[in-house]
Amino acid sequence: MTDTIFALSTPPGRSGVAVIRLSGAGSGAILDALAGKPRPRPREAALRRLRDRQNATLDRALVLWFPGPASFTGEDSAECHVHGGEAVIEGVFEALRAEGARPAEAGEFTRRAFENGKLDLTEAEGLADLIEAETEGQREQALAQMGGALKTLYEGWREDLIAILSAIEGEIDFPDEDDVPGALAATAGPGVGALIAALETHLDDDRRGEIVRRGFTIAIIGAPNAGKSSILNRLARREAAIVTDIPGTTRDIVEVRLVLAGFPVILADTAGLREASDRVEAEGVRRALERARDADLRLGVIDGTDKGARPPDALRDGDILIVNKSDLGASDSLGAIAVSATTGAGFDALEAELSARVAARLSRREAPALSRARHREAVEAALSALRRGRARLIDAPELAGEDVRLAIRAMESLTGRIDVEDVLDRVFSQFCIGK
Ligand SMILES: Nc1nc2c(c(=O)[nH]1)N(C=O)[C@@H](CNc1ccc(C(=O)N[C@@H](CCC(=O)O)C(=O)O)cc1)CN2
Ligand SMILES: Nc1nc2c(ncn2[C@@H]2O[C@H](COP(=O)(O)OP(=O)(O)OP(=O)(O)O)[C@@H](O)[C@H]2O)c(=O)[nH]1
Ligand SMILES: [Mg+2]
Repeated sequence: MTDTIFALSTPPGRSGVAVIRLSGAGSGAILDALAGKPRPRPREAALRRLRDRQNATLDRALVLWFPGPASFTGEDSAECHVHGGEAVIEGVFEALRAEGARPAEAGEFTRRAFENGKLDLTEAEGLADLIEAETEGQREQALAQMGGALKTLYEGWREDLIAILSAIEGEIDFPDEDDVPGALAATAGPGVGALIAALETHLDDDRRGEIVRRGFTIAIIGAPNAGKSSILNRLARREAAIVTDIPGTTRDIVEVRLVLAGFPVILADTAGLREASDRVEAEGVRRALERARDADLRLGVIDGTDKGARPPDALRDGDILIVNKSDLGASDSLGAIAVSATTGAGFDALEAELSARVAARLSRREAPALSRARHREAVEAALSALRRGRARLIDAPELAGEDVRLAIRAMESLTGRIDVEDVLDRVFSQFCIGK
């Protein structure tokens, strides 16, 4: 029999109402012990006095009873919605302990839901992402994943692979005398080819789902004194970075988080690019170039009053060029956005352009996006096994069968069908206590 676990599912500390959750076979009896009989009707709130074993009143609370298997965890579970005072919560915890329940570990409720088949691993990850979601775009992606978008895809591929495997095995076990060499390539080949194409399309996503989760990164780069830090501050609407008229002011990377088009964006200010003799500044320049290389988008800034100014070399096709200091009558330059970090002129256009870029890159497509490196690695493993398998269909059907089996296993590790204990530990430990 599993332990009965409990946890505070609302944030720790004082609150108007705090939700304490309970799950496991002992939940019903423990609820009876604290709240008295009769037990509330399933999934309906009832107002009850909670008492400890000494009959001291702990609170007047709303309690709920969720008999398994039709519960979130699939087990018998219960909730006490108590007043969110420390002594109330501590008192209820103590009473729960006295009745034999133990505190839950991070993610343990969801892990039980997973183990009882209420959700697969990708849906559990979607739930974790939903709790972390800070923007609309993140919420949308998390809800889709929690609703089974990736599960449906991966389970579907798994079934296709099983059908292919049985065709291969049938050919190995009952070879047909009339078969011409390469018969298997003709029967199983198209299915393998279609799967390879589907996996390739899934992977060829510009890392959209992963970027929605972690944030779209933008690096501001350019010569010293061009006004990079001033631009960052204006976009952030606060004085995040130091601004002076001394060239070489910024050395460390200064990051601010923004929301553009409903997506999280990490905007980074960097050291002005030049041949620096100062060792500290030189390290700043090295970091600036590194960040420019790794960013999803670069904003090159040039000082419009500097006649010899050129776009930074680190700028790539599709990046954005900004000519700053338009208040000083900067010269117009083709294809660049003219702004003044001092007056704010041009910033509406700049923000609109940035939002459009982020939306174009991250907006939801028809197909569900993989959202974690874990997904990418498993799909890549399946893909390379299938490519190898396809090449072996003619000469080595046994080996081709092994490759298809590997691809099946990759799908099963994605959905958590096969126990990969370290993967489970990693996924569920990311949850907060009480989820
Ligand atoms: N108070 C409270 N609010 C909450 C939750 C909770 O556990 N408690 N949730 C926790 O995540 C979310 C709601 N999600 C839930 C998902 C499934 C079930 C559940 O009992 N499912 C049963 C079917 C119940 C029915 O049909 O009425 C099942 O899947 O068998 C409950 C909550 C968000 N809000
Ligand atoms: N007139 C005017 N001055 C500006 C504008 N933007 C920045 N400045 C000034 O230009 C100087 C340099 O600005 P910063 O924002 O520190 O420039 P930076 O590119 O971050 O410089 P480094 O950190 O040294 O690379 C400061 O004196 C700013 O006040 C602008 O749009 N108009
Ligand atoms: Mg600066």
